[in-house]
Amino acid sequence: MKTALTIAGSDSGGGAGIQADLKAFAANGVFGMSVITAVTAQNTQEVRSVQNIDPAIIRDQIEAVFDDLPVDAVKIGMLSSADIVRTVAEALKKYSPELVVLDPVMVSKGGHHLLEQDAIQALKEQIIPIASIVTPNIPEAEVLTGKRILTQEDMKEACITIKTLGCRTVLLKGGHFDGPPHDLFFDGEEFHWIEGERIITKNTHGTGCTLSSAIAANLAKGASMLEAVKQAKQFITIAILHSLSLGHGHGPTNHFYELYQKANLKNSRY
Ligand SMILES: Nc1ncnc2c1ncn2[C@@H]1O[C@H](COP(=O)(O)OP(=O)(O)OP(=O)(O)O)[C@@H](O)[C@H]1O
Ligand SMILES: Cc1ncc(CO)c(N)n1
Repeated sequence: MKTALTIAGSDSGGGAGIQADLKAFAANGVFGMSVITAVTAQNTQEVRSVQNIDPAIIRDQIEAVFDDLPVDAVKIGMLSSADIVRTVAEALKKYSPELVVLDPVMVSKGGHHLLEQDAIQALKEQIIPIASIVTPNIPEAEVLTGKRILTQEDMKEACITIKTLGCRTVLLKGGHFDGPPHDLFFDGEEFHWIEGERIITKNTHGTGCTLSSAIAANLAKGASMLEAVKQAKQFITIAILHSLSLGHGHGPTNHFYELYQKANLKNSRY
């Protein structure tokens, strides 16, 4: 069985972060492992508090996994502080994983900062260069490039700028634009629009985490980068289409709809 490791924050509400990542790994048929960088007290409405994990414990988690288990792909999510960014970068350099998906998580849907301001430079200098793909949403890409992104032409320029930071490829997610959520993939030479249709729902908590983890799972299973992205886009679209109205805010996406369909299970409460 192929494997994937997520290095990310815990979301007590289960819709984003480590919890979403492990569910997306399972739903996409890979064995999931986790390194927890921070614990958030979070639900579908808000992030109430954040406790960063001691960098020494983060390093130990990474080493414990790599020293023993095979890691076919790595997904990186919430890194929280500059110290954690540096620790993760150093630990990963020791093992040089080939397939690294970086979701440069910065702000939660409710507006809570999940990456401290002084960690952004460290992320650009130390983590982006080891990423096989970086998957920013529009606001994150604006922070990384220092430029507003208002048009599809701006999206192309942002991809080019982010690529110069040293990652292999870029997927700029268009979900934050009005209109259809088309994402833009750039491999350094060609652009590919990964088209979507907007699903009208407020249950979009953890969409970015789920998409990036599905990409990592597909890469672990041997897909090319473009194929991994296209398949993950299909997965997140179905997961949003059948999202769950749990909680009073942005409910979670449904990672298991496809599996239940495939297994043809009757009486599923999904
Ligand atoms: N309402 C929607 N209907 C269809 N696809 C959507 C919708 N919202 C987002 N998407 C798609 O979901 C994926 C995740 O994109 P999004 O821009 O929402 O990520 P994000 O902001 O990083 O998510 P989060 O921070 O909540 O985890 C993208 O492929 C995007 O196009
Ligand atoms: C722990 C965590 N990671 C990422 C996100 C972004 O959706 C979130 N809300 N919480």
